Parts: sequence; C-alpha cells; structure tokens
Amino acid sequence: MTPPTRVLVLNSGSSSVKYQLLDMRDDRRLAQGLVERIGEETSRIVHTPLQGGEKREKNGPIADHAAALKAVAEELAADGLGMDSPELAAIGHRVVHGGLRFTEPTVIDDEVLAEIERLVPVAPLHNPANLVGIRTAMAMRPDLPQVAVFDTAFHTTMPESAARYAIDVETADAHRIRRYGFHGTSHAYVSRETAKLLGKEPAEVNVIVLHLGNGASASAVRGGRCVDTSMGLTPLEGLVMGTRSGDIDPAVTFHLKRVAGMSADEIDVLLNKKSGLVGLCGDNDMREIRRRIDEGDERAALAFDIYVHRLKKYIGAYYAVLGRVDAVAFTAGVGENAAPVREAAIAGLEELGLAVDAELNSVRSDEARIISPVYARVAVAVVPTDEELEIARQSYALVLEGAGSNE
Ligand SMILES: Nc1ncnc2c1ncn2[C@@H]1O[C@H](COP(=O)(O)OP(=O)(O)O)[C@@H](O)[C@H]1O
Ligand SMILES: CC(=O)OP(=O)(O)O
Ligand SMILES: [Mg+2]
Repeated sequence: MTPPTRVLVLNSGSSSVKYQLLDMRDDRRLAQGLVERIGEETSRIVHTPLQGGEKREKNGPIADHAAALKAVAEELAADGLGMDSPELAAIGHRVVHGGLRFTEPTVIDDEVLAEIERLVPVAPLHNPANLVGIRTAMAMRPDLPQVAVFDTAFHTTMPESAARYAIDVETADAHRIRRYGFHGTSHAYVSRETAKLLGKEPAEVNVIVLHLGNGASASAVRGGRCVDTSMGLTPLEGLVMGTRSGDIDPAVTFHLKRVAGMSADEIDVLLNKKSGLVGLCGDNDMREIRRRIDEGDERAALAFDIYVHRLKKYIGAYYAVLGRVDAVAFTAGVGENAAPVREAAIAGLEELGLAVDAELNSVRSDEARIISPVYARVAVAVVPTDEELEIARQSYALVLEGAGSNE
C-alpha cells in the first residue's frame, strides 16, 4: 500500500474554523473552507472543493467548535474526501501560543495538550479554541498523528534585548512574562518567499514583514531569523488591529480600573475586542473603512490615519533594528489587498530608500510582486501568505521523519 500523502490543516479561531485539505505530493489543495460565527444563530459554513465542483454555503446555528468540526467532516465526506480516509497522513493544527518550549512543530500527546492548556491565560482568545479543535480531531482520528504548529516558534530566535520587557527580572521570570510574538508561521513563510522574489537565499536578506490581517504584526527578519516582532506576551501588543488596540501606555489599564471602575476582564474585552479600528470608527473591515472615507466620513479617515501612523513607526523602528533592509513585505488580508494602506505607510520614506510605484501598487494579483519603482534602494513587495500550506508542509515533514526513524 502506498503511504498516505494528504494533510488536513485546522486553524481554529475564537469564533471560526478555517480548514484546508492538501495533497503533499505536489502541495495541491483539494478543498478549503471556513466556519464562521460559531455559537451564534447566524453561523455559516462555506466549503470550496478545489478539484471540480461548486462552492457550497450552509447557514444555520453551529453551537460550538466540536459541532463545527463535525460540519467540516460532513462537507469533506460529501466530496469523497472524508476524515476517515486512509489517504490522510496527519492533521496539522495552528496553535497560537507555544511559550518558550515549542520551537518546532510537535506531535501532540497528553503532555503537549497540558502545556497548551497551561498557556491559555496568555492567549485567551486563541489557545482555548485551538484546544477544542485538537481534542475533537483526536476523537475523530485517534490513530493519526496530530501535529501542532506554533505561531510563537519562529520568534524564539529573538535576542533577549528584544524579548525582555524592562520590568523587575524576578517578577518577569516567576510569571514567564516576556515577548513571545505571534503569526510566526506567516512571518517565516513570507520572509522566505520575499527572498525568493528577490532571487536570493533567505540567509542573504534582511526583511521587514508586515502581516496585516484581523490580527496584525510586524517583524524584523535578519538572514532568515526573527530578531524582533511587534506582538508580545499576548497578541495584543504592537500595531493597531481590527479590534485590538496594539501599543498603549500600560497605565491606561490602572486608570480604567481606578477611575472608570472597570474590572480586569472588562478591560481585557475593551482592549482585545472593542478597540483598534472597530473602537475608533465602528468598522474593522478595511474595505468598509475605505468606502466610508471615499464618502467623506471623518471618523473612518482618522481611524485609517491612526492605523497607518503606527505602521509607519514600526517600519522605521525595524529599519533601525536591522541597519540594512533589502525588502519590506506586505501580507495578509489588508497587506495583500489594501493598496491605500501600502501607499500611505511608505509615503515620505524616500530618504530611507523606500517608495511605492502607484501603478504597480494598484495591480490586483494573487502573485508575489514588487511594487517599488526600479530606482528604489529597498524593494517594497506584496507577498501573499499561506499559513495553511506552511502548516501542512511542517506537519507532513514531521510525519515522514517519524516514519523514517521507525524503520
Ligand atoms: N479587498 C480588500 N481590501 C481591503 N481590505 C481587505 C480586502 N480583503 C480583505 N481585507 C481585510 O483583511 C481582513 C482579514 O484579513 P485576514 O488575513 O483574512 O485575517 P485573519 O486571518 O486574521 O482572519 C479583513 O478584515 C479586511 O479588513
Ligand atoms: C495571533 C493572532 O493575532 O492571530 P489572528 O490574527 O488569527 O487573530
Ligand atoms: Mg490570519
């Protein structure tokens, strides 16, 4: 019998599950989909078979992540790609917080599950959802290797000077308070793809990666290794995001407690879910914000300016950290699609060798591409991320390694 070559990738968010089924012989995508608004009345699953067949959408309540995975399994089965397939080699899971311990993709056992659980307080929006996804998938296929690929792994190369907060060392160490960074799978993939776009090896180039999705983070990558990133102990620090504030004076939290009488949990919800673009103007979708700006909406315009101002500050900061920059790469939903964000973030940085060509910037494409003018010293690029492909590759490589070592 030929060994199985398919990998199912699950990216379980707080209220959504994104999934992809790939065949690793040629990295071919067989199906992909998204379950949204889990736990609400208006849940929905959108499933796209990629080897022929129409996209399908089903609406109706999906109570929890276990029910969501059941719905995913049904959609896959309807395409003859069921989770019981002997062709599945592994299930790869995105796990957001791996602390300092997980620097590599890891086959999940009870002990690994316990460690992911222990990290819930530092990734309260993400790790609990990841755990449910893992446990449900394990119950469905106890015989398969389930692999965790950690958002934090790529950032474990950060030097202490970037990873430590300037707070009392004993307190920090006792509670493992330090900067871990997230979206690492994307930063790793995009920095490598950017090197490829420049016709260089990752070891030869310094890249600033701007991952701008709902969550957003920047990283400074020197010769393929992360040396700094904007998210910290939790995915709240750094850039302005869809619903998260990013950097604020930590004293804002004491003030909210003492003066506004808010509890720690209320402040947590405020900063993680009611801030960022949604807090500033009521919308967290950059498309909607651009539409409102075009209609003359001042709140939307201010939200956009605050978003871009923070982004520009991080570009400058990581330019200084790296000393020499070969490329600035924009990625994820906003980075790949929002030309006005790219234009505004790079505007005025000509002295740093950075510029955007208006025509190249306006091209819509799924391909990695350079958008800076030919004369610019530093390449500005749009490099689509593919966290699912990267998770599938890492999971499959680990399974093959395991198979090899048993021989
Ligand atoms: N065509 C577009 N123009 C501008 N922004 C877009 C476009 N498409 C998607 N986005 C932005 O991308 C965001 C989602 O990014 P994504 O990387 O998919 O996020 P996540 O993986 O964190 O859910 C949306 O909230 C929206 O702001
Ligand atoms: C870590 C993080 O912020 O992830 P996401 O962008 O998926 O919310
Ligand atoms: Mg994302």
